[in-house]
Amino acid sequence: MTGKSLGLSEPLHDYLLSVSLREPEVLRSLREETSRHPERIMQTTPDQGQFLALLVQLIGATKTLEIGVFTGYSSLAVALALPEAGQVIACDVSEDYTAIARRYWQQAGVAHKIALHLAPALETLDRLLAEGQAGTFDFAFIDADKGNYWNYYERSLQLLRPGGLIAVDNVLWGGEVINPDNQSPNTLAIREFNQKIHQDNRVSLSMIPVSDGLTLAVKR
Ligand SMILES: C[S@@+](CC[C@H](N)C(=O)[O-])C[C@H]1O[C@@H](n2cnc3c(N)ncnc32)[C@H](O)[C@@H]1O
Ligand SMILES: O=c1cc(-c2ccc(O)cc2)oc2c(O)c(O)ccc12
Repeated sequence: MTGKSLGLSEPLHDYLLSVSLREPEVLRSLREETSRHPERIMQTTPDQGQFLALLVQLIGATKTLEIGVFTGYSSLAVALALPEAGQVIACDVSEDYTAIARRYWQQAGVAHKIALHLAPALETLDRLLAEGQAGTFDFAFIDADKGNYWNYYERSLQLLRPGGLIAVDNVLWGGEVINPDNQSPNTLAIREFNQKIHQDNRVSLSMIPVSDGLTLAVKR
């Protein structure tokens, strides 16, 4: 078993992985190291990592944004899918988590594609906007603190070109979005995010049950 499988039985999810997952050795090795990390629950799952890589390839992305790096699984999956001149602007606040990420980016030979910004992501995104980078990104992946999802989404939307794609993780939050007894701040934030994006006519939208739920929004 390699992670979350919303709605699928464990044997069926294992089957899905056995006939579809093509995980490069360096990603497998990062996942193995992260499986011993106390915060391992936060890691992007391999099927989702592969799906993000496919999306990046599909839209021909070169300039991408990642909000929430942790030990680097999704940023590495995306960087491996980018062309040689591709870029990942990666945002996180943790020196400790991202030290692991940096080791694997080096090992995979893609460190030159990834610029890590160690600061609250809102500061980084506001700086990119102040520098005049609005409309220049092809792809953004939102996977950091849930209470800021709407703020990250608003800024990512400004940074994206028309036709650019935003992917938002954890939108089903382990099923807790439909548990009325769960009024935790993270659950409330995700519920509110889902309601607001549903009404947002600036994007075309799809929510898919990959991993912990992934919303895809294409800027119109
Ligand atoms: C769920 S993890 C990201 C998982 C990652 N995408 C992966 O592939 O494994 C969330 C990350 O968001 C970071 N984070 C939390 N608050 C943040 C903030 N205000 N700005 C930037 N990063 C933040 C955490 O340090 C953590 O590494
Ligand atoms: O259990 C979690 C927690 C987070 C999380 C909490 C607080 C932050 O500031 C950032 C992230 O994120 C998770 C996540 O992205 C995931 O896929 C599974 C579990 C969790």
